[in-house]
Amino acid sequence: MARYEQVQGTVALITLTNPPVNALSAAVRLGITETVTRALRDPEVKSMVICGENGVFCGGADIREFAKPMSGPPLVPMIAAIEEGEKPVVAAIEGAAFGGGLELALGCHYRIAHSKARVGLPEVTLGLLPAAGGTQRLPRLIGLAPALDLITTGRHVTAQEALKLGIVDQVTDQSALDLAIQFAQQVVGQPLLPRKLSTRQTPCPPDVDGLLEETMAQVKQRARGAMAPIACVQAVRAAATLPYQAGMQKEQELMATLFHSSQARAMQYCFFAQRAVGRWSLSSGAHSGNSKPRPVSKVAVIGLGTMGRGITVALVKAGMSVLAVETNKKQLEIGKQMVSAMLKHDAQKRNATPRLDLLHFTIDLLELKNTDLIIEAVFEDMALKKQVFKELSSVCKADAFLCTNTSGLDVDELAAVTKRPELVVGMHFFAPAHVMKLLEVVHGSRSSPEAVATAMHLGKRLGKVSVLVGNCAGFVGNRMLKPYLEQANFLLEEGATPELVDGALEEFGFPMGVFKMSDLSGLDVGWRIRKEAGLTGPNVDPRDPPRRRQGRRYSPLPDLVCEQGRLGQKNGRGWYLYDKPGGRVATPDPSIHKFLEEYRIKHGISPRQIDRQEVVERCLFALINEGFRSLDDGIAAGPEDIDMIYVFGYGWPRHRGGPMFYAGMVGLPRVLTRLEHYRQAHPEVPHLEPSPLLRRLVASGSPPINKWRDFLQRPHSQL
Ligand SMILES: CC(C)(COP(=O)(O)OP(=O)(O)OC[C@H]1O[C@@H](n2cnc3c(N)ncnc32)[C@H](O)[C@@H]1OP(=O)(O)O)[C@@H](O)C(=O)NCCC(=O)NCCSC(=O)/C=C/CCCCCCCCCCCCC(=O)O
Repeated sequence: MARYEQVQGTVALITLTNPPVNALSAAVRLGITETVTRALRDPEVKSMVICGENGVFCGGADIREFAKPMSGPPLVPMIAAIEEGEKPVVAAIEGAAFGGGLELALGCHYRIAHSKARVGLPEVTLGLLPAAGGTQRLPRLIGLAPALDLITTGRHVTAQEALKLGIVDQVTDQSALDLAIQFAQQVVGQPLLPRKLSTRQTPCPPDVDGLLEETMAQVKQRARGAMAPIACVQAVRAAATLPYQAGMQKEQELMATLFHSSQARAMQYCFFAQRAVGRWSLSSGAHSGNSKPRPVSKVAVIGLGTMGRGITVALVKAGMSVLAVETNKKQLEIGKQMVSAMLKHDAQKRNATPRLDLLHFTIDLLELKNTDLIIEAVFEDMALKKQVFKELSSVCKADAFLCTNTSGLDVDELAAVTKRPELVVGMHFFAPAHVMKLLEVVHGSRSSPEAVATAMHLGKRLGKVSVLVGNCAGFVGNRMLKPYLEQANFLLEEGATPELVDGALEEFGFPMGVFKMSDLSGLDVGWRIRKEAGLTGPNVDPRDPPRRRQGRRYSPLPDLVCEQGRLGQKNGRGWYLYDKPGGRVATPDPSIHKFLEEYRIKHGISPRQIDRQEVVERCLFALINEGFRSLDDGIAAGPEDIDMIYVFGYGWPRHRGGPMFYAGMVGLPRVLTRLEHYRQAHPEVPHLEPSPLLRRLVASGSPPINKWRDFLQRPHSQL
């Protein structure tokens, strides 16, 4: 798995050959070990170049091997042998040098990169740390502060930034390999010792302890319970405070703890799940491998409200020309100002020029006649959306795709008003649409494979993780959110406060708890949906008692909060108080506590002590239970789809793998037992009734998550 050639007479060229990313599998490590030994022994060879096949240097250690017993030569001594050898070794970095790939390059004496290459140590995103010497060599090469940044965030660095930081010695627009071979010949005879990073001292600022403490505090806050970033700081600290060998020892000790942790398993599961959700399939037999997306060059966005603006910005940032449509000149002007400002702000942050030239604005729907794909992003109202779709169906060219940005409305109902239901799909963007990574692509019952492929491909062009889901109220993400929100409200009725519930969920790892999230989204959004559903407002069945609706327990608390004019962050008052309208700093509000007390008295509820475990179990197990139902109904194709929706769309902590993975980690029998317990305590809450799929899985011995598909009531998803 490593090819050996002798080029230019004296240069040994070692090529890693493990497509697609030349991961350092046991066979590759063996190949490198053997070829380096051969080159060191061959008197004709004066220097070496290491490169990767197919324009990629190396994607790092082979992540698939982490779940198996270790075999083959370990990385640390392999890299040490390269560094310690007395012949100069040059890494020719094309494509990517990530993780163990960059650590291999750091063991080489010189690094030449192609201008389009990227480097980084992303191990932290896999629940690990760079344990092939990366935590010790990188700080010695670029200094303590930049190394802490790169290692604790795992961020990818462009070749240009790598050059500035001193990670690479030269960058070229031509062939990095050719330059490396030339370079390898030139450096023969030059002193090697200064190029051996293990012999250097880490460049540190005067107040090392201060920097390390400050970094640790920031990292702990950002980590939300993840262990790896903290271990990364501890390992890099060793590079600043200990001799190299002692630092290596520390690196290994910290890695040993992380390597077998459930967090590492969860994050590595996420790595593969993220890639797996891109491989969609339909029950018709169409799948991502046999359904081609149609090229899309002209895109239009209808409606420049919050969602439409974000979608427009996302499209322009992806280099696409966008026609943005509003109903009147005033709205159009406001939208234009906002979109331009957002693009300028974004470009400023990236030190780039905003592509305002890609933007076109109109109030004339007839201008859509040449557009390939239209994303409707008007207000979430079925009657309005139907009217827009009817108009689009008549003005757009016959083969244009019509997509609706909706968070839960029936895509089939919309498709039915058009003359081309097969070209209609849902695209559920998440706010802010130019920032959030998730896109739910909704397959209507008549959507063609080409329409699905095109929407999925467009999502990828926008840099989104696109997940194909079936058409039902709320699709996958919002459908599962309903029982979660419901449980949170019930907990308030029973004695909890918003800050108790949010505190438990934040301690679990969510960036914000359910009540802070509701305040952020705007409390009137759910209020309107509940009114439309006849759960509150004039359409409520007058025979329903105050805390029952449509035959089940209902909490009117959120409606009552809205009736008090508390709409969330936007007007500075919601479940919390905010410093100002639009402010983000939430403080507990005594008047909410008083309101809850009065509510309980009014409804004869004796408040009880509620602990954090109950909050987590009631909210999250109810959500997970609905996940099992979505799987069994065929609305979600697999547990990975649900998990990626929650990780990328709802802030589920990545180190817990997503709700379905978490259920497996907790143990399906425990999830079932706790749901049964809560169902018994709250017989009037059907969402707590354990789903038949969960029961079947437990009855079958709780198989691992990759076997759950075999237990679905439908052999193929309904998609
Ligand atoms: C940017 C990429 C490289 C390429 O991106 P792209 O072109 O878009 O392609 P992808 O779709 O992402 O990938 C294509 C397929 O390749 C698969 N892939 C990618 N990378 C890897 C990999 N590193 N390993 C395996 N497979 C990989 C990917 O899944 C795709 O296949 P499929 O479609 O899913 O089938 C991009 O791929 C990328 O970013 N890759 C990952 C980069 C990364 O994170 N690298 C870091 C890896 S971890 C690492 O390097 C760690 C090094 C430290 C040394 C560890 C040594 C182990 C020591 C053990 C010590 C244990 C102590 C125990 C003690 C005791 O037991 O007592």
